[in-house]
Amino acid sequence: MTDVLSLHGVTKRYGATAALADVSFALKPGEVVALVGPSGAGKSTVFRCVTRLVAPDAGTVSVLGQDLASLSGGELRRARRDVGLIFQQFNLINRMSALDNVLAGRMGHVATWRVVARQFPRDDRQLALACLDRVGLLDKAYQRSDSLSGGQQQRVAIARVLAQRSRILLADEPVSSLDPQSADNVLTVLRQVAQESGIAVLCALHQVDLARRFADRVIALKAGRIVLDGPASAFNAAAFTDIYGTAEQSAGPVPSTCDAVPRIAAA
Ligand SMILES: Nc1ncnc2c1ncn2[C@@H]1O[C@H](COP(=O)(O)OP(=O)(O)OP(=O)(O)O)[C@@H](O)[C@H]1O
Repeated sequence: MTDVLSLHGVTKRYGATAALADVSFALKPGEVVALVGPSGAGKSTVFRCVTRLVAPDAGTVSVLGQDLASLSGGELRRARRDVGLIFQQFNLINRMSALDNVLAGRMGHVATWRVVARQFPRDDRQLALACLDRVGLLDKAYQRSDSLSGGQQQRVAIARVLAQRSRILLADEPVSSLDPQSADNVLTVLRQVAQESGIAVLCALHQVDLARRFADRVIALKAGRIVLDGPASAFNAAAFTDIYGTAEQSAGPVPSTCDAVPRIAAA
């Protein structure tokens, strides 16, 4: 199977800090990969390189086989359209309905005036409704997004990526602000859409137990280097100690501050 996303020897420095050092990995269609590691390990920098918010100092990032550094203008916009994003804080437009938020995912596909005037073609509206249906929210289509629960808002954000027809989904701490049940629901939906649509998911997670339960594969970064890249089963207690520098303890998310001691659920 062809790789949809690949990084080869990616290095990024901020002054004296090596945020990423010789990072290489590739994602296949439909794969769900958890990106883990302590705060400051480089997870966000991976995302910034893939979205081309920053350019690596060395190495290449390829989306659907195209080196991002070789693209500009319309080609770069198209490559960015292939990469959908969801965030910890959902990033929906609160006063708009769930449907209008999903239609925003069509921005890269329709004329700008249609987006501004919210005059989307009938096919796009049908597609957006179908995407809401796939995340189990068809009945909320006309509800204001800020009246939805956090888990529902995150599912709207996933539907928006589906409407965008992205081939890669980058999820930056997508369930950190959700209760455990909602977090499970969101990650279950994420897995389903990956399997059904062949979207490759790269998901930064602080909750180690969730990484183990929902990811096919775990990539761990430590001080900008990959220290583990393997099936979720390889992310065991010994690997945890190596990555976080402390033994596994009890249930709870890995804290987001550098100095705190990670607390996680037992496998
Ligand atoms: N704009 C910047 N200027 C200087 N240093 C930066 C900048 N962005 C990131 N860094 C440094 O690069 C390293 C990697 O940061 P990054 O944000 O990628 O880590 P992270 O794994 O996403 O952390 P967290 O889990 O806390 O979000 C850190 O040492 C950070 O301080």
